[in-house]
Amino acid sequence: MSTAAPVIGVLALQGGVAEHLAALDRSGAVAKPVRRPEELADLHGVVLPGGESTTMSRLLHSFELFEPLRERLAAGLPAYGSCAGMVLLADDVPGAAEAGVTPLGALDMTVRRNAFGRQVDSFEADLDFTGVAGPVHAVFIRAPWVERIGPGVQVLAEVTPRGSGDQPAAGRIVAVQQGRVLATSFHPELVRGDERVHRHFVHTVRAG
Ligand SMILES: NC(=O)CC[C@H](N)C(=O)O
Repeated sequence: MSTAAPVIGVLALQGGVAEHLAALDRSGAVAKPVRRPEELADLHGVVLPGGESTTMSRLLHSFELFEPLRERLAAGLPAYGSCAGMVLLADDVPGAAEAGVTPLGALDMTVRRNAFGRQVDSFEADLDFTGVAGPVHAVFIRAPWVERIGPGVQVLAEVTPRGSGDQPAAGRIVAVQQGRVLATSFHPELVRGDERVHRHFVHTVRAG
């Protein structure tokens, strides 16, 4: 790609849109909200924010964005999904049909929604993250985890066990990458002043 800043869209139907736009802006990308199919045309990459995957699925269909986005992803558009965005990028989500979630199938993985359950509904943890130097502070909010990955998928981060005792979250896969598609269970866009995960994605987009 050229040395010009890549144009990265943020799906702007629901959820943490402003936070992703700001983080991308600080990471050397030209960030723009996407609400209409024609706004997909000039993108070098796309971000699917956190929020509620059921609502986002419904809006993707009513804004007639689902099929054009699915096609762009199938044709190799680099993508990053956080939390609900991770759910939407998966190709297998148990209970999806009953919940009204239609995954886009851009990543060969099974993702379980709201996986951490009531005990650890929302929590924060420091993680080792492949490709990022130093621990990443991760904020989980009714987060999914990755239950199965296909052969082409790399694990970037798991929840690190702490001390002893029962830790339902420990060892769970919470960040993955397949080619130029990235997904995290957590929300780097909520940690102000730390754009390392977004920079990793922008770097991945530029590497194409
Ligand atoms: N913070 C989030 O994005 C929550 C995701 C939500 N539980 C879902 O499945 O869509």
